[in-house]
Amino acid sequence: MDTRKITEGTTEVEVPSAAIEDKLPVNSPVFYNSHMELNRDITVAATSVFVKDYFDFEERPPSEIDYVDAMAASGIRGLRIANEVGLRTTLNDWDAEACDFIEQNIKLNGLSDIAETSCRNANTLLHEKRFNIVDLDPFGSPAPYLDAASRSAVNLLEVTATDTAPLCGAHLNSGIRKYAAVALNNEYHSEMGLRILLGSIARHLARHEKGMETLLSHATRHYVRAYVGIKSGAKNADRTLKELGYVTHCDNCSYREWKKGYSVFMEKTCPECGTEMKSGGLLWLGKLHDSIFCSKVMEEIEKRPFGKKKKACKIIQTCLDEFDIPFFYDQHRLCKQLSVAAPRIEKTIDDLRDKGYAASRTHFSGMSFKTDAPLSVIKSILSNMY
Ligand SMILES: C[S@@+](CC[C@H](N)C(=O)[O-])C[C@H]1O[C@@H](n2cnc3c(N)ncnc32)[C@H](O)[C@@H]1O
Ligand SMILES: [Zn+2]
Repeated sequence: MDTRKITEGTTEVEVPSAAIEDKLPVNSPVFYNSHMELNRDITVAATSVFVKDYFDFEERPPSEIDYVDAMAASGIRGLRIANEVGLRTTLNDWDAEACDFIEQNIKLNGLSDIAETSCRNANTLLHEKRFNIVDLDPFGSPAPYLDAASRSAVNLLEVTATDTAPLCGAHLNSGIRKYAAVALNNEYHSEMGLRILLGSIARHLARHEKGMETLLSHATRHYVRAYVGIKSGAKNADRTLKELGYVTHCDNCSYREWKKGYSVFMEKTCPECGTEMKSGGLLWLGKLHDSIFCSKVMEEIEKRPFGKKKKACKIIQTCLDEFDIPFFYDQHRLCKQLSVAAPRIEKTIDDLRDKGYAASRTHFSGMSFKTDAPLSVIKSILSNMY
């Protein structure tokens, strides 16, 4: 097989040339997706910050902290964690050909003392063994692996989902089957997807009497990614579940209401325009980011030789600046409803702040903003009628 070496961060891996040239089928086992380098750069920085914060390296050096890349393909993600963060890493893939590449790539980086190959079904491995950090990076949905990953992960769970259609409401029934949640396919569907995934992670962890703290989560391109710190114990699980709830949304005027809780009564008729509203959930209504964690991730990215440093910094900085409440407003949509020209997004944010409301850009979309102002205030500002 024709192979080629590629470097990400300070780690080199050998992959089939066809994988780099996008000639392999997307679900080919020895898959290498160069578009996910950004995701891996952020993973290296976030994992490094987490272990520095959480562990005392004098008592427990990085080489005694376990990380599992449960779906490793070429091994690039887990190898970067072993090489660039120094953690003891298990690189698992159920495909024998992928495992041959992983073996070679461990040797190529001289990491045989801290990295090992495992050729098993991720679910079997994760149900059998505990790891301090579990990373799930499947093709499509992580749903089939969330239970095993929640059982296995002791301190940190990192999850990618590329099945945006079920998460964002484009495939409603698939979302209900996979995530036991109704996703609304409206203008903030990317945030909906991230919150449905986080809600599902929270419920899976709760079964194992674990709570979670969202350290960082983002929706980028065609995927969503979550980094959740784990707090063990039934009380933490109960506290986490209190952050879940429902949203009702009016497709006609963009009015929305969200409420935390499992049995909540929500208005069915839009108080702004009288249209019947749609309900979505159960989903995560808590924080998407921890600002101290994100600032440290930012510093970490800045000092590392990452290929996607600029883009990574941009995502983390926008997450840091984001006013962290559900759900963002799409300025284009609001302006269309009002038949007015869209102002610069900064102007809208400044105007909202001038009136005493919190407001910010959002990492979900460049033409959107978050605010705690009522819809009536937002609309009067956009129509210059405030
Ligand atoms: C999206 S790729 C992983 C990409 C890799 N993490 C990276 O960053 O380049 C998904 C991998 O999961 C493997 N896989 C799929 N289902 C699996 C399962 N149930 N157990 C173990 N590996 C599995 C596939 O063979 C494939 O190599
Ligand atoms: Zn309405």
